[in-house]
Amino acid sequence: MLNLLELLASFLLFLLPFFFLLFFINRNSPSKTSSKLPRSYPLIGSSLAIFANRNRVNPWFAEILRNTPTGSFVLHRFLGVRRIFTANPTNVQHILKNQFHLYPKGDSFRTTLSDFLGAGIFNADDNNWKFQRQISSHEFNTRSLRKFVETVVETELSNRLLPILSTAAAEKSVLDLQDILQRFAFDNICLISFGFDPKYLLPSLPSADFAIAFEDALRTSSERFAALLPVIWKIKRALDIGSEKKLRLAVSKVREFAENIVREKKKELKEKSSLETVDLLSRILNSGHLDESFVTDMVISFILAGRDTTSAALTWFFWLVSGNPNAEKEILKEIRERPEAPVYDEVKDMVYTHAALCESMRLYPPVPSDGKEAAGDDVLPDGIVVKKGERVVYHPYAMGRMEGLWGPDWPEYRPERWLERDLSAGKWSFVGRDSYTYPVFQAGPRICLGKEMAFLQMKRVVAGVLRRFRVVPATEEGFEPVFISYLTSKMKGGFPVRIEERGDCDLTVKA
Ligand code: HEM
Repeated sequence: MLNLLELLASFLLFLLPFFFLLFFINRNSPSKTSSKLPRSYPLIGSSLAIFANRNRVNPWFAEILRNTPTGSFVLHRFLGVRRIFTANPTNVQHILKNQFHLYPKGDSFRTTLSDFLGAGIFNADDNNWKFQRQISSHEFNTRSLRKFVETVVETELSNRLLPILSTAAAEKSVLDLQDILQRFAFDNICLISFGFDPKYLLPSLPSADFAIAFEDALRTSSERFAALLPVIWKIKRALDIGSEKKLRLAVSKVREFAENIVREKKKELKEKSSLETVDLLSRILNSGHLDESFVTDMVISFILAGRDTTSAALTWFFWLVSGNPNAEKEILKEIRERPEAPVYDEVKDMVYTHAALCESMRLYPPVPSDGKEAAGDDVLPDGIVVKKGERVVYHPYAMGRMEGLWGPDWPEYRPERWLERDLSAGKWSFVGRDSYTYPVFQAGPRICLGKEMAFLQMKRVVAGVLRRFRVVPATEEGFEPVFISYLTSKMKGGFPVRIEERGDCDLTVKA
């Protein structure tokens, strides 16, 4: 092992003079103002630019993609590795639908995430993926969705979320709304998918060991993608040092939690008839011939799908709405036209709120970028050549910021861009965009299975919260939150807010 370390150290020392040389060349040469493409050098490619922009990866890619003629570019990484980035809807349709079989997740993606996600749906291709997609899809039929919004979400909202907000309003305390929404979404996804209540959203805000471990596992796993060379994290893993040791410990906590859910469910199934158990986990276990480790992988992927996505979307939604009084007024009008506990159809039909959520996810998508690995040589519709084994990354964050797709007012938060006013009925109607221009939920055969469930949950939460409360950021004047992402996105440092109770007939919003 020591030999291996010495070898790595000598290799890095050998490269050091090149770095210095190229750093000075880079600083002293005139910048290429005509193009924002990162400079690329032999051997190290654009590693200097990648390093310089490591804390603002998404805005950086968005700037580059906005300035390319076709909305795509090739990023040259260390030792000649090419990665293709695209914000071009025709390319997105090509990789996600037309050439679906040529663009799987791929071996290197699966290896990178396998310690954390195992063979769960987010890390699966081919028959393994098909099986999981098919068995999971029952969870999203109308009957399950109705039950989800009218019982699971309703109960968590009325019994947990609203009382916590009410106490914060009475005590004038500051809450981290991002943390609260993550707890809410976590309880929700466990209840609907596994019939298990982890009780994370309690007034005491119990210390969430599992959530911390999940967060660590997610961050360290996704940081593997940023390694100069995969061999670096593989060596650290073999030596069980640094971030890899942290990952191993976090993953073992996450797995222990997920395994407990599976064992409890198995016990429950032995005691009850299968008719009484309708959640996803029961269905998987009842399908037989599945080993515990694989079921645990599925549980972890579902927690990832359900916990971090809707909570991220709602965090940015409440931030944007708090600064857009007109949007808030329209949402309130829509809420007040419905009963206090709206049923499935009434939630589904909240058109303006739906548009307001789409608009916030355009600017702050919960999954800001996603990639596929070419299984063979190909040429993208815009002419970029792709070699077998190269990754093609489509970038919803950048796509939401392309003038060519959304017009010159793309920086503005404007739900109306998703709506048409039906003048005769005096109502809004929703005008969607195709899923290749707006691949926030991905598109094609692997489009998000939980899209409708997510909208129902988010709209019901918005209705419940904004009907009674104003959400006021507890931040300094001029504060701009920072968008960060580890596979899924977050507001850096959380979202501190004060909660203010509205009067019964109070439709006013803070300018
Ligand atoms: C705002 C909320 C959500 C967004 C933006 C979102 C987005 C996405 C995206 C981008 C993918 C593709 C990921 C990939 O393959 O790399 C995906 C897949 C998936 N999502 Fe969602 N998601 C959301 C909520 C949910 C919820 C609440 C569930 C419920 C469990 C869910 C279940 C799934 C599943 C099972 C897949 C895998 C589909 C497949 O690979 O065939 N999602 N989602």
